[in-house]
Amino acid sequence: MKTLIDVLAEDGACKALSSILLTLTQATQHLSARIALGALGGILGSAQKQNIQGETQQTLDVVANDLIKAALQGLPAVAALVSEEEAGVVPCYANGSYVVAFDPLDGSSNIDVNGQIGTIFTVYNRLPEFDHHSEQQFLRPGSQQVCAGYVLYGPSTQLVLCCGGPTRSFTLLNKHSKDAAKTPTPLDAQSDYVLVDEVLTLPIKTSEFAINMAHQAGWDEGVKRYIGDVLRGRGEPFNMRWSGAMVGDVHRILLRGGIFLYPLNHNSHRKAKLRLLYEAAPMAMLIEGAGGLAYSQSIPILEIAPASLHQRLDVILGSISEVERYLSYIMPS
Ligand SMILES: O=P(O)(O)OC[C@H]1O[C@](O)(COP(=O)(O)O)[C@@H](O)[C@@H]1O
Ligand SMILES: [Mg+2]
Ligand SMILES: [Mg+2]
Repeated sequence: MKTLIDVLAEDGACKALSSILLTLTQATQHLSARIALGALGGILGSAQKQNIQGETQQTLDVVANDLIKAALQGLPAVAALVSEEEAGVVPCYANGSYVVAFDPLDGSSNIDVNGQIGTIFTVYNRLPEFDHHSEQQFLRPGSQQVCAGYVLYGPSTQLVLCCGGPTRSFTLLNKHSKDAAKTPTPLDAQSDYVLVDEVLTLPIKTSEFAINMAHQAGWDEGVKRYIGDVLRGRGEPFNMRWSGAMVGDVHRILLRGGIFLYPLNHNSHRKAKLRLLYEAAPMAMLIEGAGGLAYSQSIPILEIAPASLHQRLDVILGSISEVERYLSYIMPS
């Protein structure tokens, strides 16, 4: 049985990067224990305040952000961090060699209904030519990510990670699950992420698509034509799946193949929903590490540098053949 620490040692990950990944994932172990308690863990309901993006924060958005932020702020390896729930860059250690961005709690609308939720993160080398807490540390294309990952808090808690090689998956083994439920407050040193898939490979055959159909009136014509053809069957049965959490939908696509779409919605004031820095770019690295493709319009997501920390964009990701087919519908001929 190989744990995350063994895998990082085998990879030859440096001490600084290992300290970040182990600390971050330990924070998610703590969160997992707390989430498992549901209403008994004091994590449900609204926090009665808004984040910088004008979204009402759930209690768990705030709890998860505070926990991960405090864990990373204590690490000399971290120069600065950015979170969905923070307005700007949070400065950490001036000599830190990495910067970290994260979505502490993805799928906020699923929290109170016991649905799929997760944490998404990405790590970049700190750029020596800028201040350690400069926005420039984060306004870089996803191709420069050192590693990216997510934790999915489902019936089991899973970590999916790519450090430049293949995308790998781990399952959380809680050696004291009963005790953790009773005393979830201290970080549980007895839990470990255990390697399950050494190399995750996206299945080529596709029979599922994920999209929020409620927005179709606001889609571009190409998107409407593509979905129309899928719904008519194309000679093979398709299933639609939408969990309301990007982690859940991307996880399913990594395991079963298919296509995930969050197109522009011209009827919405913000047009795009997903954020480039801490949602789309890490997911693109994981999908491409598993042999898939990730685009926004006709541009590979990993080539796009955000213009601002919380920039949103449309997202297309999944099995190569289906992403290419979709692109042929939306590209001007
Ligand atoms: O409300 P919709 O259209 O179902 O949007 C769901 C999308 O919004 C998100 O929940 C946004 O993430 P947050 O919960 O971190 O804000 C994605 O995870 C998901 O893909
Ligand atoms: Mg999110
Ligand atoms: Mg979030």
